[in-house]
Amino acid sequence: MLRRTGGPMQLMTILRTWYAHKWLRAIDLSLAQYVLEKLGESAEEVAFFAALASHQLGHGHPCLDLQHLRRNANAVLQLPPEHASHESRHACLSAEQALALITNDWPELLAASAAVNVASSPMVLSANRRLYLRRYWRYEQIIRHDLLARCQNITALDPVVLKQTLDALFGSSSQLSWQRVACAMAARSGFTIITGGPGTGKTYTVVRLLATLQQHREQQTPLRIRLAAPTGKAAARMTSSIEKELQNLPEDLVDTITERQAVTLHRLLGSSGHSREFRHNRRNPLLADVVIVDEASMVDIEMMAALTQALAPATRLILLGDKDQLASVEAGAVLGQLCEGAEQGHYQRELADWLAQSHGIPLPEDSIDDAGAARWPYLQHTVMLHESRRFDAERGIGKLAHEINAQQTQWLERWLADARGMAAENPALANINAMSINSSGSRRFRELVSEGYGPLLQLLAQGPGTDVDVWGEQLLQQLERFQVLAAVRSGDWGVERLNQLITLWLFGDTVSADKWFAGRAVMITQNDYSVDLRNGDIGLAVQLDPQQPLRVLFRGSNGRLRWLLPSRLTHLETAFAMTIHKSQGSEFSHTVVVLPEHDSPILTKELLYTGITRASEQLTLVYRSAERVIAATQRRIERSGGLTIAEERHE
Ligand SMILES: Nc1ncnc2c1ncn2[C@@H]1O[C@H](COP(=O)(O)OP(=O)(O)OP(=O)(O)O)[C@@H](O)[C@H]1O
Repeated sequence: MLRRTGGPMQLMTILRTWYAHKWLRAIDLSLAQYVLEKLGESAEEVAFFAALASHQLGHGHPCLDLQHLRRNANAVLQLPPEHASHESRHACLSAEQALALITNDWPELLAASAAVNVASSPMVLSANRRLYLRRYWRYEQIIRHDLLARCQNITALDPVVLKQTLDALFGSSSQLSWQRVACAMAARSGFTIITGGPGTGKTYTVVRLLATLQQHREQQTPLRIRLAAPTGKAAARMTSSIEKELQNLPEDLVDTITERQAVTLHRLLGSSGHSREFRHNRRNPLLADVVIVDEASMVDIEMMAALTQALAPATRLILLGDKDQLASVEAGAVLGQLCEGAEQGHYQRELADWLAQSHGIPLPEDSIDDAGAARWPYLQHTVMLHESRRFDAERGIGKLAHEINAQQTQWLERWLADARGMAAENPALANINAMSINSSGSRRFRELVSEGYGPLLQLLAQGPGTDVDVWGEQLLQQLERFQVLAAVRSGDWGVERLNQLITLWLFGDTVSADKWFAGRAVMITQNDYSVDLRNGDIGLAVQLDPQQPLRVLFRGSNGRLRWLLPSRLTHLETAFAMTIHKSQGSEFSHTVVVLPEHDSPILTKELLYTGITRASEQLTLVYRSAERVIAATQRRIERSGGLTIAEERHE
């Protein structure tokens, strides 16, 4: 028997107050109002949950997980939000207080509603715990269905014959190589994930995989390969990494790999302007033998559903990415969900034996799990690479990233207390630096930033000289050499304040951080097809000639320089500092990660790990108190979603 909550419309009043204080988005409130309009006042509690499910989407979760909610509502909903003012904290009830007003059993209440689980209802409750807006539930169904079908596509390959190919490509060794295991696995299966941190050899492996597939192809024609990544920048990086790696292969093999240019997923699927529809879909699938997607952790659930639907059943899909990074800004965490448990392998014995034959070396016993196939279907198609080849794991950045990812705080505490002393004892730690400061305006931080951006200012002061393009190239390359990353948006340590400070320090008080001036670094914040710029593209305002208006320099998707008028750019922000979220898919020689003074649920080990692994040569961690760094390391993002769980359908 369901009872009514508190006073009439009490929950709707809470939602309106939350919205008035920017704790909720307009769209979240509208959904609640829509449910009420359709079902009447008695549906207030359901309408409240609808708003929460929509709110979760805004935080990147495809569903509202009622079990997580029951455990820790404030943290799960991030209410109060990180930017909440004192006034709003005073005026609004917390999520926990609001939910305490709902005395009915939550799943029972939702399951009894006409807004949930009936044909074309706006919401779906799955497994009595995950509440979805229907569209996102559909995406999950599509992905799960398509990937599991693809997992069934197993090529009958003789592992002993395959071994000869792999011996030639990887060299024979008495040590197990997970890269080689990944290659063997992907050679036999219609779907494979190769996951691992930066520099663990995902590209190294995939290039050898392409050569393997080509050699074991029945026809002599070249493989039809398509390479893609979620952002323009990630696609450009993928193209150059593949090109570089191909140079290490024998020439006759290289010549067989005809496609080397990565494109954005939007372009791959044929985006049609602002519509959600793509040219390639089930009716018109992409023509390809292999599709490889890099930086797959950034692919959201909607894009992943579009991708799986656009592939013909015979096309092999290979996802590359780092499962431990933050997920996409849009709802998803697809890769993280699919790879859950990948550290332990969980391979069924039959598969492990096949892989061992293709290698000549058995897989470790602890990676074998006889119940693996039933419990972990995607892990039978996943290999995790652990060993960084770029900076070995014991060296600074790799070591720090590893400790944070593993949530090991002992070493971290020592390092935070005495980074310099530890670097003096162990020179391998010289490329990581811990800087504790009292305020973001501190002199030491100012010096760090002024020194870091110094070469950019020098180049700007030199001007274009005789060759504008050479200068432009140098400027864009310099922009990748130093970058400040902030964990949060607002407050004294947030990205907005940091941009104001850095602008002041670099250019003085005659310019303003949010207005145009020569030398302003900017980031595009929304895809803009009219100028062919994507969310996340970085540009630099420059003065080519004092008589001419400012131009904003970008690298186009074909790699060429573009010099656009500022008036053509609509959604952008200053980018001397950017959020760690926005930095995903990029790498900077010297990365400065700034943590705020206060604790917040958004400070997680995934956030720290993602920030730290943006650094390719040097990392500086800037923070107020070591306790905050430790607290963030100890906190994990709770991924919600049901991709990995087999459930009955509700349609
Ligand atoms: N088994 C190996 N033997 C020798 N060199 C290797 C091996 N694996 C990787 N490398 C080298 O290590 C470097 C990093 O590898 P790679 O670029 O493939 O890593 P990645 O995982 O794709 O990195 P990112 O995540 O940054 O894209 C490259 O220079 C590559 O040639």
